Amino acid sequence: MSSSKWFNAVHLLVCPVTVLLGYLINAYGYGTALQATLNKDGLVNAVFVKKGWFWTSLVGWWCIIRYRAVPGATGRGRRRIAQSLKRYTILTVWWYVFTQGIWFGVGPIMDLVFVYTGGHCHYDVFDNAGHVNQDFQGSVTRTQRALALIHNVLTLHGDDQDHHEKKLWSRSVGSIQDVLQTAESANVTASAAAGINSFIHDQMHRWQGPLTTSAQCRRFGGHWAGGHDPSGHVFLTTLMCMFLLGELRVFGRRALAHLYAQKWHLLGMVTRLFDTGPLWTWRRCGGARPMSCGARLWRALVEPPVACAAALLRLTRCIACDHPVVVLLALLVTWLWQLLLTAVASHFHTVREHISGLLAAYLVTGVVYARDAAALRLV
Ligand SMILES: CCCCC/C=C\C/C=C\C/C=C\C/C=C\CCCC(=O)SCCNC(=O)CCNC(=O)[C@H](O)C(C)(C)COP(=O)(O)O
Ligand SMILES: Nc1ncnc2c1ncn2[C@@H]1O[C@H](COP(=O)(O)O)[C@@H](OP(=O)(O)O)[C@H]1O
Repeated sequence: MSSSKWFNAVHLLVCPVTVLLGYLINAYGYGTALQATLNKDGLVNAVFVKKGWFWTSLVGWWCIIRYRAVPGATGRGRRRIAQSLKRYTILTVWWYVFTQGIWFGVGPIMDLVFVYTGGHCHYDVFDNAGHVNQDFQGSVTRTQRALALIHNVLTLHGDDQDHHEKKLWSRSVGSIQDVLQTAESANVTASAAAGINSFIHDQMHRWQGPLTTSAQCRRFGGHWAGGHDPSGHVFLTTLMCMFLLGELRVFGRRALAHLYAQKWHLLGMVTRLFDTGPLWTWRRCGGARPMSCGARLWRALVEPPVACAAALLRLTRCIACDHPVVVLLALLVTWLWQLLLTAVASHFHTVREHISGLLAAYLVTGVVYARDAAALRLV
């Protein structure tokens, strides 16, 4: 099979295979350990994955521009950038309308699907036993944050309650206060729990509404449940991997050839990072003209970290400026790893919701890159 056909196969299959691998890991009982590494509020998820299209745009375009030069064919270089921009614009629009919003006041497609299949922003704060509902926010931190927000809204609108609601209002505020202060279950009876949940739901939708998107619901402490909720993470990581692999097809061969041609230079820069150990330096201070103890300590303890920082800076600059394809490949591996974690985290979504997120990204990117396949094959 030619390298182009191999790359084609990798491009088409890597995301579905990654999701399937996640299911197999779960099926064979290894999912629990992986799920333990998953943190919804962690730095990677909050700063990188959730803002992944920004990072993917930045690194993808830096590579497209850095590797645009085709020796002696500036016209072809410009045509390639124009084709990349066209593909990127289509994928960016699709990313936006599927995850951010279709129009002002109209939610994204993934949320419209959810709402039209019966989904809603719920406030099932207390369960039938009068305890805080474990499924309400999924973690103690998020539950506390949501209850504090609900408490603030109810307190803010305390005077807006009519006589009938006043009693329910004070019971709701009191129950939430109990949980916030003692972080344990409030003394809510089973019969009262449903009434308090319903009151909180009505108040939050009344004062903070409309809560018709997952972002609004999450922002105002609600629980987005009850409909078919396509997985935004599966959609986003698939879209990003397909874009990076698709554009890698344009410049990958040239970029990797350039990287291979400079392999010894890069290897020298990497080994210099470790060539600064204090013992190694101390031994080198011996030599024919031994140095004073102070001078040897300076050479052994101060100079090495400075030399290491300088070597790290040189290596970073060399990769960022001359071999950004290394950063692109690191980003690709990160997104695939996150896609695997999302597939393993079966408690977040059903398989069908993963598949709908995958198909939503896969179909559009598949059409975009299949249309340009002829042009890309000539690369
Ligand atoms: C056309 C320009 C070409 C040249 C570009 C050159 C360099 C690129 C540099 C920067 C990019 C500039 C423009 C590119 C266009 C868009 C950039 C994207 C910006 C962002 O990504 S901001 C992030 C906004 N989103 C968020 O903050 C997170 C919102 N959350 C979600 O989207 C969802 O939670 C989810 C999809 C991550 C997960 O879904 P659910 O968990 O809710 O199911
Ligand atoms: N790889 C991952 N790492 C961390 N959190 C993840 C994740 N994949 C999914 N999640 C979290 O699981 C929930 C469902 O994700 P999705 O619907 O995109 O599949 C989201 O929670 P939040 O939306 O409350 O942050 C998301 O942050």
